[in-house]
Amino acid sequence: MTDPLVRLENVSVRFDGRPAVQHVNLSVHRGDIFTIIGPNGAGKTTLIKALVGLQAVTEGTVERAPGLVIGYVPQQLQIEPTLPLHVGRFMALSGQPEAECRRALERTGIGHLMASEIHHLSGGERQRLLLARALVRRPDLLVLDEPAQGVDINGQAALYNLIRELRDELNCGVIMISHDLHLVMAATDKVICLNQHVCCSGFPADISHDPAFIDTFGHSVAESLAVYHHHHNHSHDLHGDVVSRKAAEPAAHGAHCNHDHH
Ligand SMILES: Nc1ncnc2c1ncn2[C@@H]1O[C@H](COP(=O)(O)OP(=O)(O)OP(=O)(O)O)[C@@H](O)[C@H]1O
Repeated sequence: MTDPLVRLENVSVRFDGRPAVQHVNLSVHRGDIFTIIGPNGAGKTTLIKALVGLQAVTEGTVERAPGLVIGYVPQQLQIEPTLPLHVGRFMALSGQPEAECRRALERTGIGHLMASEIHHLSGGERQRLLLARALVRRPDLLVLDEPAQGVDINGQAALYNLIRELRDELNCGVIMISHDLHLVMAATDKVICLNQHVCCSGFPADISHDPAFIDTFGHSVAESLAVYHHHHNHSHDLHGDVVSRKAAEPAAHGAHCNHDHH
């Protein structure tokens, strides 16, 4: 296997002595799509900030491939509400040529909004704008913190499909956080269940049966996901229409920790 784009070894982050992330080992390679799930406050954002270098680690190491270009989509677009800013100008702040900016906007389905005021965009359009900004530098690694928040359910499925297509086009790695377990189970390659430490990780079809997963999310969630996963064999396009999905059902490949979970 080729060298990872990023490798975390025994990474822990503490705030004022309080652990947010504990002893995480993780490698992301080109072509991977990992989704981190876990309850509120589980350390998901802290972990991906450590991965991209925005958060210092208290313990362990984070190794990034030399010259690695990361496209980071933060949880929210932070823009001063009184500052007028249109989409084209926002993209130009990336320092990339206008043609590249336009192409990235078109690729995320909002090319027609080039002249729109950012404050007037819908939740879904904002998420696509953030994705376009992350794409414009043609990243080796896309890191997305809840990319589908504020997006309706059909839009979420379309966004996940788009992320998968971008992975193929750019041959990049993808690591993201999601709270929508149904969508994660239907559309992700590999899931990492985090509750400070990695409780369990593996392919969606397997992870919902993992005792560590059931410990974290409860039986009813696990059962509903198992059923959902069984029946959901399609995806939706940008308009919400059903499209076929590659029926690649990964082979069993789960890994989980062997200690009690609180
Ligand atoms: N800069 C910081 N200073 C102090 N505590 C912090 C800081 N950033 C995060 N924390 C704490 O670390 C813990 C993990 O936070 P984090 O945002 O990583 O969780 P999360 O899993 O992304 O949560 P959510 O699902 O609610 O977004 C929380 O208890 C949070 O209060």
